[in-house]
Amino acid sequence: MTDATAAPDYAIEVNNLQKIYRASGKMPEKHALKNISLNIPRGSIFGLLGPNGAGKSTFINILAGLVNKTSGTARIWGLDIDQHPRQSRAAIGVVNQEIVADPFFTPMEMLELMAGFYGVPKSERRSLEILTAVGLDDKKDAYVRQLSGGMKRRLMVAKALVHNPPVLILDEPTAGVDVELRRSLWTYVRELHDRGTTIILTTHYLEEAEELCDSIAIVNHGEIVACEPTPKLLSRLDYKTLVITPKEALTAVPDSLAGLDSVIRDTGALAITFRTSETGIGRLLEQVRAAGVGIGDLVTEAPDLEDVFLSLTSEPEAA
Ligand SMILES: Nc1ncnc2c1ncn2[C@@H]1O[C@H](COP(=O)(O)OP(=O)(O)OP(=O)(O)O)[C@@H](O)[C@H]1O
Repeated sequence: MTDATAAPDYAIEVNNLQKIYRASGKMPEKHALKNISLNIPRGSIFGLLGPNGAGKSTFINILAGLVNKTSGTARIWGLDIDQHPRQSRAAIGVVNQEIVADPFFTPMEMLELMAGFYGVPKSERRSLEILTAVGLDDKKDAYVRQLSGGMKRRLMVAKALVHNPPVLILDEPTAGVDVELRRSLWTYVRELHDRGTTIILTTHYLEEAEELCDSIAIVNHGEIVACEPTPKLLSRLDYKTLVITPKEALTAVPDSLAGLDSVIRDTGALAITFRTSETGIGRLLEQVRAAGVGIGDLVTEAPDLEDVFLSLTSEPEAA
């Protein structure tokens, strides 16, 4: 499966993918995915971000074979999911939000069972290696019900890896997981990536996506509103804020600075927001000094992914 000669350029290719959930009971019809087209390059760590209900899980569940698409096409590792349902699914490992584990099995038994399900020959199984990698080797013979929530989540990652898939999809794998465990999970995900696995993840932790992902797609109301390399996405917001702590407290923004986008913050700092493509910090500082403001300290604040995210997802859904 990971044979480099057969490796496609794109781990995932999706064209005009649509999902309409039919009305049922009191729930009206829901157009959850609207003509999504997306190519995820082999070897990337790709982030899928979006607010609650944007359609991320629907997208992933279609790839995983858990939800039927309404129309459009999807290929996993070059294999069309309609034409090659089994093979295409064998090319991905999916870690879902839910924890699905039989409480009376041990982690070791669960991985062996999964490996059997995927038809991995005994000689090629790596159950202990995988459990060690996710830090569960010392729990390999414990009952799953004896594991903590974080350990169970790591077990879900381990389960998705038994068939050595070239593409690993992680749907909110760190939701509700403590900081230390999140770090160790991501270290392992990075290692997998270094060894050639394509990683696709959804997360609500924007700083996590910013740090990990080389490209990010933002989904909103079932549509892709941005899909770019992470640095390019971050550079979309062409502004910075210069925050000056004045030597002497200011009661108001000096008149000569009134034309700038400036405010006095509760902390007493003078904050001036400027377009980086139009204004240099040097010129701003000259203006501040000329206004008679003594500069005690200064920092600049750059927008982060959260700002980009909010600016792209704050529109209400079109009727
Ligand atoms: N089985 C279903 N039947 C009807 N509507 C559904 C079903 N599953 C999801 N939806 C609706 O489709 C939309 C997209 O849901 P989805 O779970 O894909 O969003 P999401 O981006 O994964 O959200 P979250 O971040 O909260 O997990 C939502 O409005 C949801 O209510």
